[in-house]
Amino acid sequence: MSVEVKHLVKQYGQQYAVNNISFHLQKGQITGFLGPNGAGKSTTMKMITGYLMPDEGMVTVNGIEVQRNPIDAKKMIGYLPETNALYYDMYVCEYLYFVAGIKGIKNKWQEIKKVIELTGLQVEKNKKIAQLSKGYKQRVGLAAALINSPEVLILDEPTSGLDPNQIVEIRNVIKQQGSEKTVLFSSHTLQEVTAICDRAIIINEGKIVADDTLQNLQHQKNDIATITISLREQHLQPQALQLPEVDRVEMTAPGTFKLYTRQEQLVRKHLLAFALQENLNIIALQSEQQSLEEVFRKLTIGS
Ligand SMILES: Nc1ncnc2c1ncn2[C@@H]1O[C@H](COP(=O)(O)OP(=O)(O)OP(=O)(O)O)[C@@H](O)[C@H]1O
Repeated sequence: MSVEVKHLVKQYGQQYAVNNISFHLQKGQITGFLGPNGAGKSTTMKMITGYLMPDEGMVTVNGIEVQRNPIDAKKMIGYLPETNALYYDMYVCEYLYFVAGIKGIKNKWQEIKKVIELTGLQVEKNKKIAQLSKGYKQRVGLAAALINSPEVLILDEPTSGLDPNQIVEIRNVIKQQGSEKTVLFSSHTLQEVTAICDRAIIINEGKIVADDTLQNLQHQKNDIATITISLREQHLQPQALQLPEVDRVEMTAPGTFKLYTRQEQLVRKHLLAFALQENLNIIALQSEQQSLEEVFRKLTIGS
């Protein structure tokens, strides 16, 4: 089951909440949808699920155009909105029964039993939704999204506000679902995306700034390293360390330099040879890779 997002645009007044974005989601892949606050994640998800009409562009789910045929498309989608709207006065089972009814399920109790097990709601299933903790309310939302085994899951910040144990459990449910479904889930944190995704789409100010497998993003991460070298000799100028394969040199203190390079190993060798040749005394030599967070920051705030 594939999801095709083509040239989606949503504008509020002068502001583009989503500005001409396109991507393709495929079965068996969990895609993380990442971006800072206000980047356009929820707006995109609302358009994918047919809850918001785009100004331009279209979404198809397994060839069915969501905007033209929302009812057929919605049958294939399980959606957990960011504001997980539940009826607090209902009991958990009562609410799930209600959702199963809306979805036109025949064997309602059989389906409810299945989603309760999947989301670990057994212990709380007889309570009123208002009595549940935030994590369990989130599970009810997820259970509702899973009713009728939709092939596509669109989950808007499913772990937001949960404690670390609950986060791990919800992530496990998503992981398990991801092996046989098409899953898009949004998050602010790279750590989360790294934990369960195969691929990440990074959005900023309504535009996609990266769409790649985590493996490739890791390579991008490894692209630039910094090497900090401290020498006993304090008279050296930065130009002296502008060795081959060094992109840039900064002097951070007398005798201490920060070198930016894409060939960290080679530059370390050059540095040692240079120090030997010039009879310099190295006090410290330290390399640092860019973290994925830095890649994310670079892509979303350009620093
Ligand atoms: N109904 C609306 N009217 C006006 N502006 C809106 C509306 N809905 C969203 N926006 C704006 O569109 C931009 C994108 O919002 P959206 O909720 O999609 O971001 P997000 O990436 O989901 O953010 P967050 O991570 O904070 O939930 C924001 O600047 C938001 O203020």
